[in-house]
Amino acid sequence: MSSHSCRSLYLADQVREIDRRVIAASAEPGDDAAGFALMRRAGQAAYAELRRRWPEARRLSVLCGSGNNAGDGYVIAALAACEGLSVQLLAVREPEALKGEAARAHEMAVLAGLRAEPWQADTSLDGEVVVDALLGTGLGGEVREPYAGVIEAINASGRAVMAVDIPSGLAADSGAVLGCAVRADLTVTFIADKLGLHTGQAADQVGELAFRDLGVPAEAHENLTPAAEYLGAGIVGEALPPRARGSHKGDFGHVLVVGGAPGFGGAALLASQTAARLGAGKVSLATAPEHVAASLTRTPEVMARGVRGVSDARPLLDGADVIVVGPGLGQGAWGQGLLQAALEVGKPLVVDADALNLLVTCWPGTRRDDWLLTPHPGEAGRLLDCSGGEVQADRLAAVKRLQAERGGTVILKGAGSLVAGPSGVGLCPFGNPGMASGGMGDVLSGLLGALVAQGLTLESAGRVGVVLHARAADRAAAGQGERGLLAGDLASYARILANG
Ligand SMILES: NC(=O)C1=CN([C@@H]2O[C@H](COP(=O)(O)OP(=O)(O)OC[C@H]3O[C@@H](n4cnc5c(N)ncnc54)[C@H](O)[C@@H]3O)[C@@H](O)[C@H]2O)[C@@H](O)CC1
Ligand SMILES: [K+]
Repeated sequence: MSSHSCRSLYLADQVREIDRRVIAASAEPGDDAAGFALMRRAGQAAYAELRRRWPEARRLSVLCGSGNNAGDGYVIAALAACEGLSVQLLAVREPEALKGEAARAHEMAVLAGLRAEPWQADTSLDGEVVVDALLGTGLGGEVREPYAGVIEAINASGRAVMAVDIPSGLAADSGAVLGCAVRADLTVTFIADKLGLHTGQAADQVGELAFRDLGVPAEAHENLTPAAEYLGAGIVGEALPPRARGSHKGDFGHVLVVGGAPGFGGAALLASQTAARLGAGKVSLATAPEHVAASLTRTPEVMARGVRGVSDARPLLDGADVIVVGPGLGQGAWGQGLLQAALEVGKPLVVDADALNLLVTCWPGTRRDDWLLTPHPGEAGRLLDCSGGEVQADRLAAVKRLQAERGGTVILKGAGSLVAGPSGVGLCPFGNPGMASGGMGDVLSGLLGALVAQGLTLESAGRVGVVLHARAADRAAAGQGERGLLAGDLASYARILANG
């Protein structure tokens, strides 16, 4: 995929290694000048973003911790003072304890005429913009006092907030809030973009994200495998070029959706309808007989067949190019029998919902290359024998483990969906809370089936599918709002996006 569509996301240890390489490449051993030069560039970049976002601001409150993140804060404070802004400079730890480049950054603030006041519980933040330079990538474990109290005070202040590198309290690797975290309006991150700014709870903390690479050369990233690739909107057009004029329906594959146990018809209808809308050549639905009339009424293009058991489903399974199994499948004998038949027929599979739950109980050790699993955090937790909360606490680790154990491609749904496949992990930066409603997963599974039917590999379908799904939801919400967004609203927007 082109660099235009993807950006690499790194872990804190990797960013530290990149810093180390840049500094080692440009300094004599033991000399902190190169480290300080990098820190000055970081402070300058952040200050420039602050001025861009809040050009009218005349007074800043800059809160500094005790590591290099604080160093960036002291540089910002010095630059603001030199430009004539008034600066309330607050130190959570005494600046005398700072070391290396952070100590030099503090000296820079002193030379600019500033004196850091110690943070007190009753300190009031009077800047129009608060600069959070408390904790960066060096955060380890739950936020301790006095930092926790400072973070609460920032969030309660009602002031505009710019976070330096990462909102303090947010884990740079997982995007987990470690007890409490700053809620920023703008985060300026440096050198390499961090996974934790895009997954877990990041969406509620980061605000606008500005990434500044500080001119670090590409060699500094050599041999570091990014934790994930940021999936850009451009991957959809790259994977779905315009169709040849002489195309016929046989060129675009046959999707079979298997689901809709008695009493659970809606999910399979949504999946099959979406598969048809997203360009599959043909779509069949194997469902309980009672749902057939509803499907024919709603989407006559879908060939809906009532199946009482496996023997009714066999010809449908044999005729499909890709099978979407799980929406409304249930976990009873009907669903179990159909899943077994789908697993045995040797076609690419999209496995969702109850089919995932059945994998836990009936096929615990099964792994294969030709399936795409689409769990939400709860289903992922069941597959990994842990809680959904544990999955959310480290989504990257969870999706990688699941892919390693089960093979194929795995989509871990939820804000910042992750797609783990043979070539690594992709992260979807799109989507909105309107997607937290029933049927969204069924629409995704149908959409994935349509993409596989049109010739995408399972991994590519996973990456393109999450982007298409989430961007369609963003378009739908832009028109009519997030609250009340229906899964069925997505297909028409996804169709537009899939056609460029
Ligand atoms: N030369 C460099 O290495 C550069 C570093 N940069 C900045 O440096 C940051 C990383 O600096 P550091 O590695 O010094 O780390 P940080 O400044 O992020 O934090 C380290 C400090 O936080 C404290 N701390 C850690 N976990 C805590 C917890 N749970 N509760 C309370 N306090 C805790 C530690 O005691 C330590 O004093 C980056 O995020 C970035 O802002 C940038 O200036 C670019 C250049
Ligand atoms: K910070």
